[in-house]
Amino acid sequence: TQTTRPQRLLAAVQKNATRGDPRSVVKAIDQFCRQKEWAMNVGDEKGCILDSVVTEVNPATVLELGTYCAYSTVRIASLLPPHAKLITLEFNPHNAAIARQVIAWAGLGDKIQLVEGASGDWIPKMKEKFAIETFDLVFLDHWKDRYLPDTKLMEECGLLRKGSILLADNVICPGTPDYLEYIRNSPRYKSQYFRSHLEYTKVEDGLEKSVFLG
Ligand SMILES: Cc1ccc(Cc2cc(O)c(O)c(C(=O)NC/C=C/[C@H]3O[C@@H](n4cnc5c(N)ncnc54)[C@H](O)[C@@H]3O)c2)cc1
Ligand SMILES: [Mg+2]
Repeated sequence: TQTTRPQRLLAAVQKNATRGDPRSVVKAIDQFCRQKEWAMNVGDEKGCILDSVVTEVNPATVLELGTYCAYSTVRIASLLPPHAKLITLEFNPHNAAIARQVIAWAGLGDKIQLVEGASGDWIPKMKEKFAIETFDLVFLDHWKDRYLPDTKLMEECGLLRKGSILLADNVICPGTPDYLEYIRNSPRYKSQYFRSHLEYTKVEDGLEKSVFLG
């Protein structure tokens, strides 16, 4: 029977990456996407910008919206200090199953908690279910029309503190116009655009980094 793209991506990780070596998992996925099949991972070019933001923030608590195959999950977690926690939300059971295996191969199971469910349902439960006060860093990479409602939801649920960083993928392609409009005009955020390219292509895309001012 036909395999799915996430299954073929996982097979490439298990074939080409070293168990317990997160950066080799990242490299194997990028190689698969460049040489075999494009997939919607943040990728190596935008990934370097992601790395620099993670290193600068040095977060103790991270929330990722949209795990997909856990490429950015592993990339972020590989840079976290000991005892830091990353919670990632994924509502597609098939993608979640693949992501769990990619995370396991990278050996990052103790830093990453993958929650299978929709961001809109789980953001309001974060504090009680995961003993989270606020998130130091949020990486938005799920359906693009959810960036704005979920950001407002995180504000309402008190999950952001003065200095929390939101980093949003794809603000140009596919694009998140309502989110950009809100975040760039709100007095509660200070935003910065990092110009780059859509993963594995020459098409323009970029990341928007926003600091919550409280
Ligand atoms: C026109 C066009 C099309 C596609 C592209 C290329 C392109 C490039 C990119 O970097 C992209 O991130 C995307 C993109 O669409 N990403 C959406 C990613 C979803 C994953 O997250 C999951 N999910 C979606 N909403 C939720 C939610 N509420 N709660 C929990 N999980 C959610 C899904 O289950 C998927 O696992 C597309 C460029 C241009
Ligand atoms: Mg993306």
